[in-house]
Amino acid sequence: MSDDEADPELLELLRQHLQGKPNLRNDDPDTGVLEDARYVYDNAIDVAVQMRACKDAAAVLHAQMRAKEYSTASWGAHELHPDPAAMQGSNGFRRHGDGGGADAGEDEGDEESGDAATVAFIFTMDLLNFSFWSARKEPERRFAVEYRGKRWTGYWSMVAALRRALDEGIPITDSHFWQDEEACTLEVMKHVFRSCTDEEMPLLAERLACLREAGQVLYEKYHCHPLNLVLAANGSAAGLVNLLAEDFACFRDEHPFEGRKRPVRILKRAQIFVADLWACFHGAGYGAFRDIDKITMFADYRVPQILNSMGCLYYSPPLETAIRTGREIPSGSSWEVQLRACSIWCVELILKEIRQSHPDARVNAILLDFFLYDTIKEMEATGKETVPHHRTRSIWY
Ligand SMILES: Nc1nc2c(c(CN[C@H]3C=C[C@H](O)[C@@H]3O)cn2[C@@H]2O[C@H](COP(=O)(O)O)[C@@H](O)[C@H]2O)c(=O)[nH]1
Repeated sequence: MSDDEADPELLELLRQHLQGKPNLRNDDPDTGVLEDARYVYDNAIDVAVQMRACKDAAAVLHAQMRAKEYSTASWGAHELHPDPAAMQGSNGFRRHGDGGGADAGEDEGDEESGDAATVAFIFTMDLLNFSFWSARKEPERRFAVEYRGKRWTGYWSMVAALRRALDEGIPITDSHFWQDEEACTLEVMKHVFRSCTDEEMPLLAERLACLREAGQVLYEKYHCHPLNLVLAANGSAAGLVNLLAEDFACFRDEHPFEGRKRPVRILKRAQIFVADLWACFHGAGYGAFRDIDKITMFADYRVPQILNSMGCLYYSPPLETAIRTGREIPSGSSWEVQLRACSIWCVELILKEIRQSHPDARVNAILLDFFLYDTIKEMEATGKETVPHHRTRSIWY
């Protein structure tokens, strides 16, 4: 079996799962994220959840999501997100170094190559899906990526830069490239993520370190392709999150909290990787996860912002002042862990409210989170933000 082929035994397991055969492993694990979020919520003194506001938010959000028919299809509706069908034979998805052939050991032209390329793209995207906020006051001076005639900022600047790199023939989603220290250098990263303003994307060296580490782990354990990592989870969302946290230090988003023995697990990028696969493949194929509802909200800096602006999340006066004055909050600090974990718990409470009043609602924490993120981004684009987001610089979100 060549270095990159998906493991046939795992493929068989996946096929059985997809044909609805009895699940071979019905004792799916938990990620521990929700339990830890509850623990922090019960012990937080600087962040609290306003139940009345959560009930009101549940009604409003449910109505808005229904009106927009918000679903996994909304994910693919974003111009820059990959569409598996469109990825077949896309340039830049050829294996690095041999100039030809699709990923994951698929034969050239194999219909899977589009899916394999999409999994590789999403994995790369969520390896690098962190810390895009700018300290610049003037929006036009924030770092931005020019692509397809538009200026992209924030998360979209990263996605645009990856697409641009592939268009330029740079195999930025290929783990062989990530490990090639001659080809994949900090200079190349600066080129790939170059900004059309005089501000560079933050943490480029850290982003390169994430790619290097992921390339090494994929080489050692997953035949150099994230497809095999997805297959190894055997259709369990929580299983895939746990594999990421176990095998990749750069996905192990967990932090000590107030002397608690075990660190608090947040696992934001591990969880959003599973969610992006699920949404992109509409819950089928490589996005088929029988326990997808175990995935929680993704504790970033945007969703806490909208929860705070809706009155669902509120802060102690010193924390409120720190956020309003743009003071950086250290990664792993008690304030930051309270902010992130209470946001997870807050979204769960809103979700519970929606399900209680609308038992037939087809919503989970992923769709609610995606909708909240898209909503705060629309508010930002139309100058309707009422409170700032908190500022923490880290590789976790
Ligand atoms: N909780 C949550 N956090 C999300 C996303 C996304 C993008 N997801 C796409 C997929 C489906 C959705 O419809 C989106 O189109 C990025 N982020 C985080 O936000 C920050 C970037 O913010 P800004 O600098 O303003 O772009 C950064 O921490 C990034 O990791 C999300 O969905 N949920």
